Amino acid sequence: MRASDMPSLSPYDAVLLLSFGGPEKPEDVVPFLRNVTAGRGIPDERLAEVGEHYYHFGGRSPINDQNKALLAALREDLAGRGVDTPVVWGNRNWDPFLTDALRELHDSGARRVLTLVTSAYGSYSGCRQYRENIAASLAALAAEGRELEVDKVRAYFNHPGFVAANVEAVTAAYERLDAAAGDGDSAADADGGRRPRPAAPLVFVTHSIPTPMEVGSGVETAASYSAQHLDVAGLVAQQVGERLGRPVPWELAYCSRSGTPVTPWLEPDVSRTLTALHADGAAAAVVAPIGFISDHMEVIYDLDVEARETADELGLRMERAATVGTAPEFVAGLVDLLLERAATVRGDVPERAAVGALGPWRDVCRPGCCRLRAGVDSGVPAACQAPDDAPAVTRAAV
Ligand SMILES: CC1=C(CCC(=O)O)c2cc3nc(cc4[nH]c(cc5[nH]c(cc1n2)c(C)c5CCC(=O)O)c(CCC(=O)O)c4C)C(CCC(=O)O)=C3C
Ligand SMILES: [Fe+2]
Repeated sequence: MRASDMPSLSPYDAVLLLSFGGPEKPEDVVPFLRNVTAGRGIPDERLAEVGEHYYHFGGRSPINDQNKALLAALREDLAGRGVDTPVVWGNRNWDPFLTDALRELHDSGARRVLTLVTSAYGSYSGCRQYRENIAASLAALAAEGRELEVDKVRAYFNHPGFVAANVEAVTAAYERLDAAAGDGDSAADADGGRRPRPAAPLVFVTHSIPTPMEVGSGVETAASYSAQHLDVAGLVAQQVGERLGRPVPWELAYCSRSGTPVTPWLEPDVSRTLTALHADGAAAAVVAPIGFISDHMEVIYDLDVEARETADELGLRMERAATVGTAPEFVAGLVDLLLERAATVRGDVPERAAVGALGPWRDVCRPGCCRLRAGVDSGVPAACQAPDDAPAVTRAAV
């Protein structure tokens, strides 16, 4: 390999895995929830209820261990490609905090950092809010005399690595469902042949968001949050159907609604979808949390406890597909994205892999994208976006 063909993250000095954070012990739960909801008017009753979800699991979220595992997997994949750029981890809402992670990077000599957020889709919660946090951290560090430049990797919901890992996970869930069904469900014909079993419906699930946030996610982007999910869902269902040799009927449902009842959020809730499918005659369903990259609280509580309870009450067999976690296709896809961005910044023109109908997401967000509500500038500065006065031609290119 020529030196110029060696994979490289230059000009970046470090990679930052940026995530949500979660409590480690019961005493962390309330302060963590205060950080999460600072200024956003989540009713106290909802906070107490969410606190209970954490106490149900000993006051500890699984998300930190999952991020540590992803961090290790990213380092290993990069090392396997001969890239020794450091990869560190920081969170929006809990220790290790973003500002501390960036300060440590600066103190170790890093000046240019490439960030990867643990949200695959674009919306205020998955994109701009992280970029606001980055802007606030950079301002705090600049006030300490520490100057850093941070870029963010494009949204990766339609990257082939993420989609392939979901296809694997959903196919495996169907295989478990089939194995559990045994011969009782696949009645043998008189001649010993098997009648094709109708495929159980596939319910894709993601985090619900308020309708104004959904509208804001579709401004200055190729598709809104829900449309991004519909694109991925259609691809995954089709590829799983090909793997199973029978078409898979699918729907998109939501979980984890919060906020006040007066604000509309994306619907239907997963439990309502399961109830409707059962009423339509389904005996089993596969639930696939494509909106999440690991089995954190929304998945282990809202799906594995709540939705399963609904399914059990209905007498509906439910098989929950794994999240992508540290699946090799997913991790390799993330590393491809890091290398792609570095190459672009160096002035190369790398392949920008994307599957589905929407095309690769912009590397640099447009100024108005992913607002809390469409058209309303909150005045909170966000990093990793084009300047307001960027000429139209530059905007189209980013
Ligand atoms: C789109 C989206 C993702 C993206 C998917 C992703 O990035 O993975 C996500 C991730 C997460 N959300 C998480 C936890 C919480 N989210 C909350 C609140 C909210 N989320 C929202 C949306 C999202 N959230 C919204 C519109 C709200 C209400 C307004 C607000 O407050 O912004 C609240 C407050 C109480 C409540 O209202 O439920 C909590 C505790 C955790 C940690 C889990 C753990 O600890 O294992 C993770 C990864
Ligand atoms: Fe955005």
